[in-house]
Amino acid sequence: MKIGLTGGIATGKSTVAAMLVERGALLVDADQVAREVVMPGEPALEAVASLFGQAVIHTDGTLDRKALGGIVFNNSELLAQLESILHPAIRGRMQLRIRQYEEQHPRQLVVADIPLLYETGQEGLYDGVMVVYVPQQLQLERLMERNGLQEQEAQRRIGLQMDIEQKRSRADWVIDNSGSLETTRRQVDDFWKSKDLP
Ligand SMILES: CC(C)(COP(=O)(O)OP(=O)(O)OC[C@H]1O[C@@H](n2cnc3c(N)ncnc32)[C@H](O)[C@@H]1O)[C@@H](O)C(=O)NCCC(=O)NCCS
Ligand SMILES: Nc1ncnc2c1ncn2[C@@H]1O[C@H](COP(=O)(O)OP(=O)(O)OP(=O)(O)O)[C@@H](O)[C@H]1O
Repeated sequence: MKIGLTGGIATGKSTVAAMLVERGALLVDADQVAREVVMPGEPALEAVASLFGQAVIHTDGTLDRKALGGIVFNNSELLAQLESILHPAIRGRMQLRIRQYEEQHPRQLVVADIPLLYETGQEGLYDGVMVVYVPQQLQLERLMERNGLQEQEAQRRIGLQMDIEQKRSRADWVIDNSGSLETTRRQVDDFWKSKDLP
């Protein structure tokens, strides 16, 4: 069985993914794969450098993610161009890894953590989708705190994604992460038992 795991920026996807992994799930993480496809030597990094110039490349040849984020999160047209370079590469690599996990470990749960799962229309690829939900005000507070962002900047990043209420209403399973980590863990445990997972 393979499920998609999504939510909004800073709603707690990584937190819930780690809990699922503790229980025995195999994780494929889109943010991590997004980092792999821009390692030095990868064609996607060449394409990013041609489009954005050397200002987004560190002197050691690695991608300056902060600089690139500062550009694209403030310019939706450039963000769309970056996505058109990265998304096919991310998607291909994720599908490959998911297939390998399914073949090698057919009885284990495979979890694909994809922030933009609904935005990119990938829900049909999975047996179901789990949404990690917090109300938008709490999402804003956690994002500001974790990334050290001013409110306006944090709002802008939230606004680049589909509304969290809309994601919640589409979900097959909702994990409400607005309480304590223990409360969240209990919901993850309930999901695990309901699926009769080992
Ligand atoms: C712009 C980049 C370099 C900034 O890197 P940085 O290390 O600062 O952030 P990181 O990658 O950890 O992303 C943090 C969060 O930002 C949000 N985010 C990332 N990309 C996007 C996007 N294209 N649209 C909306 N939100 C996004 C996600 O919620 C993600 O979890 C990076 O986010 C990137 O390469 N984005 C484009 C690829 C992409 O769409 N990734 C999303 C997973 S498919
Ligand atoms: N139940 C909780 N109570 C308090 N803080 C939490 C809780 N869950 C997560 N956090 C904190 O909220 C922030 C966001 O969580 P996390 O990094 O798991 O979100 P994410 O959805 O994976 O984010 P991104 O979309 O940016 O990858 C982190 O700083 C995390 O420590």
